[in-house]
Amino acid sequence: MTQHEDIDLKRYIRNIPDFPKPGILFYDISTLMREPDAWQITMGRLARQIAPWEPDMLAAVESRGFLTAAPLADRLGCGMLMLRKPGKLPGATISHTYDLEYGSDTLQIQADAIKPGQRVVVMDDLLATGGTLAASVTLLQKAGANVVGASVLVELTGLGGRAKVDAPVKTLLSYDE
Ligand SMILES: O=P(O)(O)OC[C@H]1O[C@H](OP(=O)(O)OP(=O)(O)O)[C@H](O)[C@@H]1O
Ligand SMILES: Nc1ncnc2[nH]cnc12
Repeated sequence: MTQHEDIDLKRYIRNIPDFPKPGILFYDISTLMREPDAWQITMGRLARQIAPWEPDMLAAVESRGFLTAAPLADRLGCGMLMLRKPGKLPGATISHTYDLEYGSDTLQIQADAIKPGQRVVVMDDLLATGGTLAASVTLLQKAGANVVGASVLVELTGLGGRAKVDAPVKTLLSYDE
């Protein structure tokens, strides 16, 4: 459907200045998710972006990474796992602490989440400083994954975050302002 293929998804992403801290321009995907056609097109584009990596598993970064990874695992017929903030995952976990554009945080994975050598694609909504994706890749590698790629909806290219990520990064929407 040509009309769908041409749609500019940036029109659906709202910018909110000074959230959650002064000086941060927040890229809000809530307004994209509210539009069923635009959200479906987004999922289709993400599926085409990820499929060539032939993942066994998608690794979803809490919390907004969950929003795209769950429907994509269903579409691609692969498994998914969660990279969560501390204290949320039961059983043995592995942790990694990292810097954010606005603070710092820790992510955990279940120690038995990955079978050795499984092909894993990390998914998040947005790449800013790259701290989160870099930490995610490190965690997954520690857990035995072959991290074949990282997929985000939005990349803030001016922050140079992709250089920190030890995996190929694919993005649907880039912003350089
Ligand atoms: O590239 P970085 O500078 O690391 O920033 C990107 C991360 O920041 C946001 O998550 P946030 O920690 O705000 O958590 P949330 O998804 O639970 O809102 C976003 O969803 C990414 O995970
Ligand atoms: N500017 C931003 N907008 C939305 N999510 C973010 N996560 C980190 N930086 C962000």
